[in-house]
Amino acid sequence: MTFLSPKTLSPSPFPLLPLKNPNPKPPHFHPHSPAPNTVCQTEYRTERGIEFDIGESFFRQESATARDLGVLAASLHRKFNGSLRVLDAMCGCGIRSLRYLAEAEADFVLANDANDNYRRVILSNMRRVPRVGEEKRWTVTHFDADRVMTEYYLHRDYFDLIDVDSFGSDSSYFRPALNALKWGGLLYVTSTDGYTSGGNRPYHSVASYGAYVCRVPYSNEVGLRMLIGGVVREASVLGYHVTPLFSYYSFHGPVFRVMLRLNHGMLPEKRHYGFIGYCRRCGHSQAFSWDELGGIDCPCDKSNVSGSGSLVVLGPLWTGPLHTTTYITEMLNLAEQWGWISSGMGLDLEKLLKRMIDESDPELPPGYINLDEVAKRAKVNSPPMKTMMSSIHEEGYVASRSHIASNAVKTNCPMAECVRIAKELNGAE
Ligand SMILES: C[S@@+](CC[C@H](N)C(=O)[O-])C[C@H]1O[C@@H](n2cnc3c(N)ncnc32)[C@H](O)[C@@H]1O
Repeated sequence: MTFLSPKTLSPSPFPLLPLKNPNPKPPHFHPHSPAPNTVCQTEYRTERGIEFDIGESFFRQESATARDLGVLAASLHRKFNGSLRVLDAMCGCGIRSLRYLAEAEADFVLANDANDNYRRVILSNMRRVPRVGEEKRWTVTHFDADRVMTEYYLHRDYFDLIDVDSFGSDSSYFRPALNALKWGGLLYVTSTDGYTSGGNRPYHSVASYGAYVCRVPYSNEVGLRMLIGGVVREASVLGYHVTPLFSYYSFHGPVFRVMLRLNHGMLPEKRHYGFIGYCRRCGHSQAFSWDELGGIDCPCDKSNVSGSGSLVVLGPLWTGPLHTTTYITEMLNLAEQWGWISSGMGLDLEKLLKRMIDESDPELPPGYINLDEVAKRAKVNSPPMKTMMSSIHEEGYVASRSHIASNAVKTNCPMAECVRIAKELNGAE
């Protein structure tokens, strides 16, 4: 018997029953959200030349780069797939919805925020989008995101892009979002729970993402890998897999964001969902597959007199490339075409995308090596980034900068070799 996925069936002809209680679970509002029935103020902002009102909604100027990345990816999706139906599941003032319509030329955007105090401000922003013909290209709703995604899924009415920009962890929305997405569609998810993603609360990371993570020198990259891994796990439950198009860590917050493409069928590269080991004693770091899990040793264990192992194992999480090189390259081309390069928050958009392209080299293992850690282990001054990178290249290894940590190198050169190189460079000075 052939299994028919709901995604292969045409939209359901049966209307769903209206729910008596629109928000059975209280949504997670920010503590600074306006109290019910508050008269909201008007406060105008401009992003990429688009004026909008934030009223008293939750709005972070620092997320502008994340919105730029989302719009670029969305616009490419429309170009390659011919359609762009977007669910902005937690839209705040609606700036993303507005930008998906105005810049990515979405065919349709559903702007949803559970807080109906934001209605005036969202509507006033959405009305700025010029109408194309008679068709209305957007709708504003105020339901729990979970309910919106579930209802569309039950109607077999799917989105090309679902943007879930929640507070804390998004993990409870992964399943309904994957259900409501077309095959080939994009899922943009966020974690602002830097404390857990940074490895400070292993019990929380297990609860949210099914992964054990603790603090390691490259914890912020681990946070991104755990977020991807969480979606990989949920997708595999449904018989799907996801591919990261880009992964973005922003120290403002901090915020972890990944854009993933949903594909039909199980993960083709099983080795990309596994474990990372880090040795606190020698700084060695390595990815491990499930088959190796039973007998993981650090190379330094062999020379360790006390015999006490110091390798910590994190996972399961995503150990494959953080970005899809071709997609990021197209995003960079589009950003150049739109004149968007060289004006973002923090790292400018051009630098950021170029760094992402460099760090998407499939030969690069997970993690990065911080030059201060190298210096500490070598007992020398921190080597200059440029010199260290060219020495690593000269030794035949791959190396790139990391978009996450300014003083770190992503490389397949082991820590012991980096320490040797740093000592030699120090002697040569
Ligand atoms: C981080 S803000 C969104 C910011 C917005 N995406 C932007 O770029 O400016 C999160 C929003 O989610 C809304 N929210 C919280 N829980 C929700 C839920 N369960 N369903 C829908 N919206 C929710 C909040 O009211 C808040 O506006």
